[in-house]
Amino acid sequence: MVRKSEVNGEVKAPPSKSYTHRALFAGALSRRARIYSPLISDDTLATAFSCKKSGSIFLRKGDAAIVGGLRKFGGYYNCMNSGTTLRILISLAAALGDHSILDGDESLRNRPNKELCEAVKKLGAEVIGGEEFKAPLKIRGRIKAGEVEISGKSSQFVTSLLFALPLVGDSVVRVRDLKSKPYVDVTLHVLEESNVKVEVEGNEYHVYDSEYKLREFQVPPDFSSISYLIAAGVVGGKVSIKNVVDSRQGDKVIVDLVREMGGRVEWRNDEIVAEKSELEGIEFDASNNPDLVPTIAVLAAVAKGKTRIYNAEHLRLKETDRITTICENLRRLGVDVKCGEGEIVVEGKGFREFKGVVDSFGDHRIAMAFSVLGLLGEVRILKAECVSVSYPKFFQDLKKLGADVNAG
Ligand SMILES: O=C(O)C1=C[C@@H](OP(=O)(O)O)[C@@H](O)[C@H](O)C1
Ligand SMILES: C=C(OP(=O)(O)O)C(=O)O
Repeated sequence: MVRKSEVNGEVKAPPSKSYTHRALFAGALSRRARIYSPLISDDTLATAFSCKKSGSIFLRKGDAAIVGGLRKFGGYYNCMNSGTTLRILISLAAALGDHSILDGDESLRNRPNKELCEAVKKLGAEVIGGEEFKAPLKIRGRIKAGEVEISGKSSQFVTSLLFALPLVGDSVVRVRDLKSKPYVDVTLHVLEESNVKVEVEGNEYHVYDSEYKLREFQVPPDFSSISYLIAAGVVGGKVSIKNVVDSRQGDKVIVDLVREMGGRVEWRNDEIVAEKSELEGIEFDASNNPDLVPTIAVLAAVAKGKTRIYNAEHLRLKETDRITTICENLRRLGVDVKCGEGEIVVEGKGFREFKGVVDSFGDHRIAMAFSVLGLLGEVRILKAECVSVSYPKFFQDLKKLGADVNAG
């Protein structure tokens, strides 16, 4: 439960989930790598345990994780709630594997992997799964180098192939309609650091036979997580986020988006400061930044006027169908909202009290985004513990800033 309160103070930016997954996989595929400031959360532990199960070491040394020496995939993998872990494993298990079963929790078992599994089959492995290749998936045999075309309805399909193909030989991946493109840029960044050669020509990715040689990697902060802290600042007082280093994450655009809404946000050197401001509605194209949608949707409820979030079809394929869960929860708090297939339109009425019970449906981003509205009234969040998926210290940090946060 988050109750009416003012936030004021500073917190350290939490580490990036997307970079941590990639650095752990790339490090595990290398001889021995030291990953500095990895995010330790449910999702990234799913990746770490998958690597460990496949023969990689996984040691903690101070603020670093040491990984390396992964030999071969095989047996049962529980990817828990993590789409990134499952998707990257699909191609890796088919490149270095022998009879793997990839599974996850109820939410992950509901997320389709069709286009990726079909590409992996085309490259020579056998994949058996549920309708639309939902988990559990059985993977047998191995992929060979080759050329494939794939839909980019999830960028994780592309990331998966880019991670695995260098292990089997020179290949080409042709991508149609790529959504969430900045996440592929994050993948390319980590592959670059790992001595893996990929050349990009338009929508074609030329992958070269390479050996993973990651030695060290400093995980940068997570701009999707930072978005909730910025939102708390503009809604509830003044928040300073420390240790903000730049990286290739698309979600850093949150600073510009909140400014466009009229929010006072400054990013100077390694600090972002967000201060309470009157907000107004905007038009937001969600193609590249799906994970910012819950944040923008709750800010839209506090803003004056209409906010239209569009090109958001891919939000239906996340931990929950986020178009539905965002709309349902905004309505529970009395917000005027309309939802289309890939669109959310919010009619904001400016600062007011938001009171009610919100169901996160176990989706971390829904829990974190809606907590922010509690600062203006009283919002009880069901299954709020799911924040452990990407930002385990979220409620601790909110409390540290002065928010009235209680269990229950
Ligand atoms: O590769 C990644 O780290 C991610 C890619 C995005 O998913 P899609 O590419 O499926 O949109 C994003 O929503 C997810 O939180 C993390
Ligand atoms: C969709 C997300 O992650 P994943 O796909 O890894 O489950 C997310 O963190 O919002």
